[in-house]
Amino acid sequence: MLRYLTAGESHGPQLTAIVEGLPANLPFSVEKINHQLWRRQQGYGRGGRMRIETDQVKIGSGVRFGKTMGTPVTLVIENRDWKNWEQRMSIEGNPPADLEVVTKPRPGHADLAGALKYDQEDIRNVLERASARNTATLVAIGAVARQLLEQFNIHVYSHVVELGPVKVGAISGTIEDIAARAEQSQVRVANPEKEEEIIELIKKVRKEGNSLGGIFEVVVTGVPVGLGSYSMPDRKLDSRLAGALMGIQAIKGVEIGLGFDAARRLGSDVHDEIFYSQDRGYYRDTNGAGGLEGGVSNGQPIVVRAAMKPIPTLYKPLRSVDMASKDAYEASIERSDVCAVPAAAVVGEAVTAWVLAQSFLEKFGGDSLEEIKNNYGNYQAMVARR
Ligand SMILES: Cc1cc2nc3c(=O)[nH]c(=O)nc-3n(C[C@H](O)[C@H](O)[C@H](O)COP(=O)(O)O)c2cc1C
Ligand SMILES: C=C(O[C@@H]1CC(C(=O)O)=C[C@@H](OP(=O)(O)O)[C@H]1O)C(=O)O
Repeated sequence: MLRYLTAGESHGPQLTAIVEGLPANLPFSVEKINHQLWRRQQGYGRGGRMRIETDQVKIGSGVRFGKTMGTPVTLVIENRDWKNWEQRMSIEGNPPADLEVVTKPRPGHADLAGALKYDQEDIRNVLERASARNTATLVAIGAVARQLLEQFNIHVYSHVVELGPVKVGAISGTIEDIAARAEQSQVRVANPEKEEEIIELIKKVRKEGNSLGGIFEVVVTGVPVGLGSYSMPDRKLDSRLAGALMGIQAIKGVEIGLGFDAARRLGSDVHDEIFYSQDRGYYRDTNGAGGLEGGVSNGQPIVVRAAMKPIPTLYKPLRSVDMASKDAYEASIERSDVCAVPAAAVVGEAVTAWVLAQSFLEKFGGDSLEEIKNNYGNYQAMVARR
């Protein structure tokens, strides 16, 4: 079983992930992980923290001469901001006399529910781990998963389809073209005409002390038929993908294929008819199902969309109550992102890659890459005979 654990506070010394269950002999590139970490840090609308951090991974175990050994892989990302927080986030000793205790919970963040649940007087003990800083480790483990998927020609892409009230609209081209255009965009949109409008909107919203959310789409190509299973709800690939995407901070909705729009259409306008030809085998002309039927991949590209709510920390804060005095509190300004939808899209790709790698190994798993390739080849031959 492929699994991971992450640890680390936003302003602590480092973030750590341990990945266990990778096969041996998988070519492993640190540079590819760093590239994904870099992608997550891009995107117009982020706050001052992204100018401090330059995320780079250090591998602590499990890899030798550029290949996995089938043992746990440790990934560490240093928090450069730590040096500004060493006193306030000290692991030992007593709190400094001038420590600023956080007592003002922000609506929309984990602050209030977390402080009550964990019986904390200093909300910092909640927000440090609730923070989306942890998404750097998700991108790192996703980058490892991608290296396994790549071996089987499975690729994961994303682009932003809505940002606040702006809809990017219909975009023509293959998913590879669309993703390549999004890669060039400061807000990960594939329609250059919308880029400026979105950037102007983010500027305006920032000036007003407000924040924005949006919707991104993740597409996976090269997925074989048969990942996931209809046999139990927790084995359905769609349920696992939805769970993984909802696990990202600020994601409030997930759609697969036509998603919510399917509910508004007639059946004949939703379901993908089945055809067969000698060269192509079974095929479809449409992909309303987003590559998943019965929780099983059907060989079409997987298409998932996730909705991100606007960032909760506002420069013009919403009404709330100081937990120490119980008084309504006055505005206090904190460093924050105004919009992080482009970054969330990269995190969405990463968790999608992770779930696919996990399902892939469940079906074709072996202790070495060669064993998995054999299993995969045998299965493909069986499918071709049907
Ligand atoms: C990439 C990314 C960056 C984020 N940046 C911020 C931020 O700067 N300030 C903030 O208040 N929330 C930010 N968030 C959202 C909060 O982390 C999130 O809303 C909070 O943890 C509460 O969790 P929930 O929204 O899932 O309920 C960000 C989320 C993501 C995915
Ligand atoms: C650090 C990251 O995102 C952070 C997510 C975040 C939050 O509350 O979720 C709050 C901000 O942190 P800070 O308070 O240090 O400015 C973001 O910068 C990151 O993406 O690497």
